[in-house]
Amino acid sequence: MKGALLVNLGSPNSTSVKDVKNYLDEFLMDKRVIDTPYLVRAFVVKGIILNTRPKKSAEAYKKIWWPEGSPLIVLSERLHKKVAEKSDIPVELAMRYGNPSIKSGIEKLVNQGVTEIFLIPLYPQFAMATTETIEVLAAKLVKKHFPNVQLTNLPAFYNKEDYISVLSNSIKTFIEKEKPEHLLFSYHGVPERHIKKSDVTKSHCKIDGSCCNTPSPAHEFCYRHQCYETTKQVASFLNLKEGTYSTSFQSRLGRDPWLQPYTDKTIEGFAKDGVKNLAVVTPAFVSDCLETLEEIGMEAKDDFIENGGEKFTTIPCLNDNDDWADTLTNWIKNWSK
Ligand SMILES: C=CC1=C(C)c2cc3[nH]c(cc4nc(cc5[nH]c(cc1n2)c(C)c5CCC(=O)O)C(CCC(=O)O)=C4C)c(C)c3C=C
Ligand SMILES: [Fe+2]
Ligand SMILES: [Fe+2]
Repeated sequence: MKGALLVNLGSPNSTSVKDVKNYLDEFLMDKRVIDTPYLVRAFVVKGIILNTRPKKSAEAYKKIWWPEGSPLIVLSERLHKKVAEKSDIPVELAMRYGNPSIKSGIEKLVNQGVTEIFLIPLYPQFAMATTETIEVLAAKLVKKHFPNVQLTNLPAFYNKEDYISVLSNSIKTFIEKEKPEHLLFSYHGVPERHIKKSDVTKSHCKIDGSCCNTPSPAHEFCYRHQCYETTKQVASFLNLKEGTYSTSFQSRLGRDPWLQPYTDKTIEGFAKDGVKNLAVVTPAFVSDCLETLEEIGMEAKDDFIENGGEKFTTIPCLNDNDDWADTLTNWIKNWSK
């Protein structure tokens, strides 16, 4: 029997400093997130980051937490409910970090008689820290605990026609209403090093102005290319004029270079250059979360206004949008028939 597993990033169990610390420990000790040798990672994460960051992060989580729990989890659950109701096969939900775990998701499917699982990482663009870490952990868990289960992975869907159409239509509603002068596509950043590590050709990704526009087999696993491609396809779908939209990367951690341009500097620059009405969309996330609700919806908005901007619209993620739930359901149906 076939089944599907939707997997998102995850959140702390609560906004307590202890729960945030446990969550960050699991997240940042993942070698596909902080990709240094184990001892260096343990020193940096357990010796430095976990001593200071959990308190600050817990405060940030408190600002966006809902009575029902973490927005990312609640929104993922709402999406899961819709997809499960529309699908002909069992569909479960799991998180890469925290709860519900991937192991518990597979277990729920196996207990319903499932032996073939369609693994759906809820990330449009491939990165070591997104799609790959989910695929690797799921494969490891299956090998160890569920040897009779077969896994099929849904690849990154950054350029799939139906996804682009759903994303574009959801953006359209907001730009028609708010009429921004500029639409910024802000993606979660990754260290530049990650892009080079994922380059299967070992020589294509130079992270210069042109590599991501030059066709290459490297692009199947190039997060930067895939982000720019999502922007390009949405812009084309919506007929956006050159110069009225751009791409940037948010949420960096540490001192190494991350993908640029940085969102915070870009937004401040727009305000200083006289842009009064800005909209920001965050297509690396399918569910609103700390990075969209707090970093963009609060911090970036405040920065924009303080520097002379007047109107700032944070366009919501797809969340439990009906067309998005239908799209996921179709992917599951096509795989299982
Ligand atoms: C596209 C998705 C994501 C990528 C790529 C990614 C990479 C990445 N993230 C960190 C460090 C942190 N990220 C944090 C929160 C967070 N990250 C993502 C998604 C991606 N991260 C989401 C959806 C969230 C929000 C989770 C939520 O509960 O709402 C945090 C925790 C918050 C904080 O302290 O600021 C950290 C830390 C690294 C190092 C990294 C490297 C590739
Ligand atoms: Fe992150
Ligand atoms: Fe590239």
